[in-house]
Amino acid sequence: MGLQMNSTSHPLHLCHLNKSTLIINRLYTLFHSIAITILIFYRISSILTLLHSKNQPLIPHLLIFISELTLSFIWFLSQSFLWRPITRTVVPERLPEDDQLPPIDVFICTADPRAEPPLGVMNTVISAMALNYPAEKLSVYLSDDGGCTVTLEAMREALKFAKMWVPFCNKYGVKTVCPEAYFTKGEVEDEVTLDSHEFGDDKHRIKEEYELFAQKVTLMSESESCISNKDHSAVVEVMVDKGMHDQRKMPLLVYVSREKRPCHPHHFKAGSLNVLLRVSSLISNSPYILGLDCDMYCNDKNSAREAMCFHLDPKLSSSLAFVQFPQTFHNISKHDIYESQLRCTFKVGFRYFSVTEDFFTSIHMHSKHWLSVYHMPSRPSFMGSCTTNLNDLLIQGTRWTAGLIEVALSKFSPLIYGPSRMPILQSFCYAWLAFFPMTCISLWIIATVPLLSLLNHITIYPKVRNK
Ligand SMILES: O=c1ccn([C@@H]2O[C@H](COP(=O)(O)OP(=O)(O)O[C@H]3O[C@H](CO)[C@@H](O)[C@H](O)[C@H]3O)[C@@H](O)[C@H]2O)c(=O)[nH]1
Ligand SMILES: [Mn+2]
Repeated sequence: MGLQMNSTSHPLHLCHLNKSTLIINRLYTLFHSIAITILIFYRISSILTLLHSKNQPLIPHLLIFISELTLSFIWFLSQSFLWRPITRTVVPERLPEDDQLPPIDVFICTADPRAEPPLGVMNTVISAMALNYPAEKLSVYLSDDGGCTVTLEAMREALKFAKMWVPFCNKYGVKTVCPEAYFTKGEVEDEVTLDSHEFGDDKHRIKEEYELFAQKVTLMSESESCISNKDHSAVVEVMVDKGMHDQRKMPLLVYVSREKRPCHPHHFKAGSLNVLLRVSSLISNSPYILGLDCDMYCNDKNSAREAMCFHLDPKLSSSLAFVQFPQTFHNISKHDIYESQLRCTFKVGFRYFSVTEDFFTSIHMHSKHWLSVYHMPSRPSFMGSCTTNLNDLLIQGTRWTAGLIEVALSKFSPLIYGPSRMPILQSFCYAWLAFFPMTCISLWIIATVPLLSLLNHITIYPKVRNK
């Protein structure tokens, strides 16, 4: 039945072109382009006049003109995101039966137990274990770049708690599978059996268990030994619980801490993802990978199935590299960077060239004609934490800027590398991101030069009554 329903008359996903948004977007592009053209025309003519009259210094005019050109260029690139707006919907009910679904490996990375508290990391691990997917087809790997024994110990505790949590979620159809989020938000929509005594009792019991678990992990995190170790050999622990066979089936849980030596480059997250690729290939070797940061938990237990609606589409499957979900932040809202679900072939690893490994790896896949899908369900699939203090924000900004500029100024620069290898709009999207950090120079000039000019009686902008 599953196979029959996968036919083209019953697709697993639908893609709808939003015509009205398309018209509005393109009209906006047209009007804005006209305004920009007029501005450029004004600048050229005023600079030419200046060259003749020489009654004002040329430098401020040139600086402003170059800044405006740069911003216009980056604005122009950004229009490629608006050019063809579509909405995607999935129909997971049409997926094949559970026994025909392909296995998935979940990769979670953590690096610093001080900056990324083990309790948060464990919540991500537990939420991944509770995904609505056949347990025997789900393996959860944690890469601990902090090489911290507390994280390993916390993971053993997490497994014990997950053995109660996962059956609880399955029994009551809990959607918020991250325990911390479930108990702090206490969403009513999850509580399908709200009036049942059994549910009330179970929820109370599991809440107590969670509090115990959280207390234990927090206590461990406060100990002296909760620090990063940057000089150690590799540790891999496949977590099998003795009582497991008489319990309900649980996803496989694996702890990995790669070897680290001060003199060896470790290539940050890309390095740890590649280690997870190697380790998982010897254990579960699933054809699909769900990549998560440790500060990002699964907010919808159905997300893996939703991604499968694209991966198992017979027309798309052979060329689909990854399904990308927007990352929503639970601590501050409205900001969008992405976490991706990647399907990797043997030839594809995570690329080391730039510290923004996600950006660089996806450029590579797209340039080899792999496709990707951006899926944005109404309920956010994954929730992350964003930086909340200036210091972290500046470090993150510097890292992203350095990573993007590194690509923008290399032979992989999207405008040179892209157009012959991928659709032109796609290379514009990459180019927009790669060149975006350059806006800061232009913005800085536009914020200061006109003020200085005003004080020095230099007219950068025309007066309103000037003809
Ligand atoms: O040596 C390292 C450094 C980082 N990480 C992990 O990588 C993830 C992302 O690092 P973080 O410092 O949180 O960076 P962000 O800027 O928050 O991450 C965004 O930007 C990164 C670089 O583009 C992407 O990899 C992430 O998916 C994206 O969420 C975290 O889980 C870290 O634990 C490692 O595993 N090893
Ligand atoms: Mn992060």
